Amino acid sequence: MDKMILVINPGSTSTKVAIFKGAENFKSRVLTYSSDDLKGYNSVIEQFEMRLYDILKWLEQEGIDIKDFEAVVGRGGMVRPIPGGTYIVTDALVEDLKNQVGGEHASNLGGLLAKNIADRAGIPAFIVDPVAVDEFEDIARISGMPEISRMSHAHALNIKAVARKVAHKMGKPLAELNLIIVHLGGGISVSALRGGRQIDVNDANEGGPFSPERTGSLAALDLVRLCYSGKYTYSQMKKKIVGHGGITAYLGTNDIREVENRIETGDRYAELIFNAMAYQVSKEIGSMSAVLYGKVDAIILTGGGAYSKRITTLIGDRVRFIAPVIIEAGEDELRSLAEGVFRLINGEEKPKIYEDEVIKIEKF
Ligand SMILES: Nc1ncnc2c1ncn2[C@@H]1O[C@H](COP(=O)(O)OP(=O)(O)OP(=O)(O)O)[C@@H](O)[C@H]1O
Ligand SMILES: CCCC(=O)O
Repeated sequence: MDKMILVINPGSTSTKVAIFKGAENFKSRVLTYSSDDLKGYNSVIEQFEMRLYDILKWLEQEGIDIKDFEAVVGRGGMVRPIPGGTYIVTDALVEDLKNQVGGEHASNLGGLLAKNIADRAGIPAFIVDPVAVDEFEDIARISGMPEISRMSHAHALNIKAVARKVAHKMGKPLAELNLIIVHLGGGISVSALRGGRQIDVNDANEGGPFSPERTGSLAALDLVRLCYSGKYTYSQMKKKIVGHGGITAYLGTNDIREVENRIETGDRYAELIFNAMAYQVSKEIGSMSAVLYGKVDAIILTGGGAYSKRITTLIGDRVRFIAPVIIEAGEDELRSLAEGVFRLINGEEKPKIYEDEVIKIEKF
């Protein structure tokens, strides 16, 4: 039997799993979790055993023996800042994923689940282009407050995969392209790529444009006032910023399709909020074009939100003067993870060791 790769992508309410046989997504499944399923857990890391059990049960139901896998790959993680690439899940990486050193994120479970299953089969575990990919130049790290560095937290996995795909379609080496890639998901990343390296990006958790679930950047003093108002705990404030912010806070839904339906039935408030999100994304694209000295080969809109003609038109109309706008709607993170391992198997890349790559961020 052909060797296979097991791919694991944990999100906040599901674990997407797939088995790749070569380039073929041979079997896949979304293991979903309701709010009720998750209500007893204080953090995503506590969900490890439950999610592991469900993956192993799925494999058993499918009659798959883990010994038939060549490798297991998981999405990672808010670890320490590291350059893009495919990383072996080492003990040091496991420790940092467990301790959520860069913050809480469902993808922290990806490397841990991959490692556990891989160890049972005596095969390697990997993560690919995690959320913490950091290819910033020093100038991009300065925030304006020495105690706080600007951080690179973004949808790096899809952004890097889309960059490769678009370069291929353009018939140009990625190394020669300047791209602005916008991932329109529950959070929004607006990324400046020079030669495939993400040299700047808004922190998609807590900065840049607001998004379906997150506030993006806020006026700092207003935020401080709210934190000290006595009305909210730390954890409530965190939820207001990541999870219940942005479109969700204004309109009570994180679903762009639902907002579009409301606009079509004449809801002017929904239209204002929707347009404001597109406006903020466009401004961030303008900002990233300055990072690239205005030399931009293409602006690419990707992620689930890029299926919305309304949003891609609103953004396109404001930024087309910078560079051609290309739509690559959706994401295929499972395939992008598998491809990270194929690049090792094909000898196109070498596996990276986390502890050797961690970037020591100077305090300026
Ligand atoms: N066909 C569609 N038309 C319009 N919007 C869509 C469509 N499909 C998905 N979306 C919107 O895309 C957003 C989710 O995008 P995506 O699935 O890429 O993100 P996610 O995986 O949930 O979150 P993240 O990418 O931040 O981890 C939601 O706001 C959803 O309403
Ligand atoms: C940090 C942003 C990445 C994501 O939302 O998944």
